[in-house]
Amino acid sequence: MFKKMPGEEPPRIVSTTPDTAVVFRPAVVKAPAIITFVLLGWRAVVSLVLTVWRHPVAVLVVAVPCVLSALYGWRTTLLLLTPVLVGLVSWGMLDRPTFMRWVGRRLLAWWRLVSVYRRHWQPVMIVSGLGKHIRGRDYLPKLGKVTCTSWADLVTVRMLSGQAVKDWADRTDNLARGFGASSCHVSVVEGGRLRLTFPRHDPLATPLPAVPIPETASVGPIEIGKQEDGQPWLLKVHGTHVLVAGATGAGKGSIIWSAIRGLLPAVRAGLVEIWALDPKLMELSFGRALFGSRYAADPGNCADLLDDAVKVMQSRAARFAGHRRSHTPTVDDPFVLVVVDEVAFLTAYQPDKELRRRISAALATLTTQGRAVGVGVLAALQDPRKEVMNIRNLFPDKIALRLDESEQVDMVLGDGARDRGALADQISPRPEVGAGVGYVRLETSPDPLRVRAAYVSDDDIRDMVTDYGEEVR
Ligand SMILES: Nc1ncnc2c1ncn2[C@@H]1O[C@H](COP(=O)(O)OP(=O)(O)OP(=O)(O)O)[C@@H](O)[C@H]1O
Repeated sequence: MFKKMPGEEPPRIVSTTPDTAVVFRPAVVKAPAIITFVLLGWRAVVSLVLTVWRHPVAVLVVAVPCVLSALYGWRTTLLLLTPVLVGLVSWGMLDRPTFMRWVGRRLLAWWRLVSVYRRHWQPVMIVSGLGKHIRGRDYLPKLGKVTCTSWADLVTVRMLSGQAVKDWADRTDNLARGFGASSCHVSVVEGGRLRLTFPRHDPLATPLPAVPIPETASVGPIEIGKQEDGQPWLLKVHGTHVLVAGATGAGKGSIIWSAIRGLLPAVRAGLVEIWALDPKLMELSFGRALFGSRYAADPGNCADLLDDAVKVMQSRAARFAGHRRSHTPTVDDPFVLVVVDEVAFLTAYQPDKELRRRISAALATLTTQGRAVGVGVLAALQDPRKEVMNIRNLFPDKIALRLDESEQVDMVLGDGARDRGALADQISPRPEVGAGVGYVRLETSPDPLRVRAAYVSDDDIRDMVTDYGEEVR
């Protein structure tokens, strides 16, 4: 066994590592000094070229003053650089976005690389278990490029051979704590390379006012709020079905009302009908006039309304068969959005077995066949367990707002969503910080997206009713 170990056993050495019985001195290969110098020189050149390539602005900022003062002395350097400094400051004040894009964020990226990531890389990798310390040597994943966006650091990493993406996804908490960020999101760039996203601040920390009602009639995608990267969060409702899950007070109402708000011009133009099921008699009743006769709260009426939606769907399917494969909203065939607040009241907590069966069957029919003929469902739910909502997988697009337990995240967003960074169970229960904040997983992407819905207040709903309520029959 000893023959397989490298090096030799030094006599009379006392190890400080508690469980090391035998200490080996590493094998020493004697090589001419010139080879060592060439190797070191080569490494220095490569790292210099990489630094210049990755951080040209930072290199210029450091190198130019040094070279100038070495050549002409510090007084001349100061004289020469003062106009440049004044120019940069004026640029920053007059046009901050372009200054940040071309100079500010590049400098920041270099600074974050040096002061945070490179500095803490080795201890964080070893402590988190992503790097290995084997026979006195550290095997660390390779730290690549660091870039900064307006809200986050994006760090490229080359995994160690034999590592899986899951090894990293399981340690997002260690990585976030290790590099002083509030969270970490892991995504695959290609092959063995990953991108780690560390937010520097949270753009979703404060409530957003209701999005203005669009000027033109459209069936979407509807602007609901903001994404974590500061871009508008657009939600598709036509051609899909959306399930919104969240504990009580998570802000499900703000998604429902933002969606209704964005569709109002299309409702006015006759291109959309909103059918509302409000078994809790709380949320949607507030804007009841917006739904005309297509509003139900009593479970029996809800079942009738759903059956009517199924009839519309089936008659369209019969007409479209052989002619069209997708739906374009028209005044004759408008897009029908069936909005259900707290769907579990109808599918799980409903004591009348026959009603429960009718409602579940109608919802399953709509969610399996409705989207191609222009009938969509937007349903909200508090408890995502299967016994409560057995058709949750029939909704192609899902949104998880604040949830009570970590296991519920994958129930809503699908397997592996929490590992990929959808920490819906860690959203703050304080409404001003966490209400309306959630994670979206779209049919087209496995990576969950962190978002916040704009808050549609009671006054906003009153205004919507005043401006649009008259026109709905
Ligand atoms: N998008 C939001 N931004 C900021 N605050 C919000 C937002 N949405 C809701 N709130 C606040 O959180 C409170 C609860 O919201 P809401 O009633 O929509 O939650 P919910 O998920 O529908 O709860 P429940 O299931 O109990 O009806 C609201 O009264 C409001 O003060």
